[in-house]
Amino acid sequence: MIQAVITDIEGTTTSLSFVKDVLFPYARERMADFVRQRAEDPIVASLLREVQAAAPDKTLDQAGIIRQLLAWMDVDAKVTALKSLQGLLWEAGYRRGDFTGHIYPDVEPNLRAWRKLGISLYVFSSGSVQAQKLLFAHAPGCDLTSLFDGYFDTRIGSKREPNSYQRIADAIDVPSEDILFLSDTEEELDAAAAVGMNTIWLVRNEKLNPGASHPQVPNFNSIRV
Ligand SMILES: CSCCC(=O)C(=O)COP(=O)(O)O
Ligand SMILES: [Mg+2]
Repeated sequence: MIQAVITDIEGTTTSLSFVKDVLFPYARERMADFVRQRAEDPIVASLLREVQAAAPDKTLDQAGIIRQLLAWMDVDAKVTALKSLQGLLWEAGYRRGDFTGHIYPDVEPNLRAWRKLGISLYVFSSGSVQAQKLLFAHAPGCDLTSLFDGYFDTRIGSKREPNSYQRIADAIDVPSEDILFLSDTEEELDAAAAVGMNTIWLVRNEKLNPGASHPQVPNFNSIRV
């Protein structure tokens, strides 16, 4: 019996285009000035040290850190410190009303229905926990953050690593066999399935993937828990 649903964001609850064409360019355009202006802020300073530690060259100065961040953004690298810095930039964007969050219309009613069945809901995204909460707080129409029991980002591990899913199962104290993981990315679904989680592949507007080992659905309305 499913006791918990864990959902990915980009491509699953939220359109790829909102993330790639709105959020990512917004952060990229502002990252260099943000690092220059906020480098002394203790939270930012700590994240910049994380960037140095994660970069191939551990001796980067500020200009080098900015170049590294831009290079990671150009290849959509899921580096934890980058994702946290992006979250700080998006916080300002949501606050100023530069954009609002995108959530597919089939998501909210199904999340509410699953909660009514007693199922706990969690998010696991490469976006930082702050970025996840901001997105659901700025969902069209209403704040959806209260629907979720918890949020996980890559501080628990990569989304393509089975160990990350085992750590989440341990953290929420639910056997992995009783967890359903939703994602649009086969490698993430494979990693979750490797520790025994149930999986569903959200294909949204894409074609079905022949031969895939995960059930595929176009949206949350087709999911039976
Ligand atoms: C929290 S919204 C931003 C999503 C993001 O930064 C990202 O890299 C997408 O990752 P996901 O794991 O949700 O596919
Ligand atoms: Mg995704």
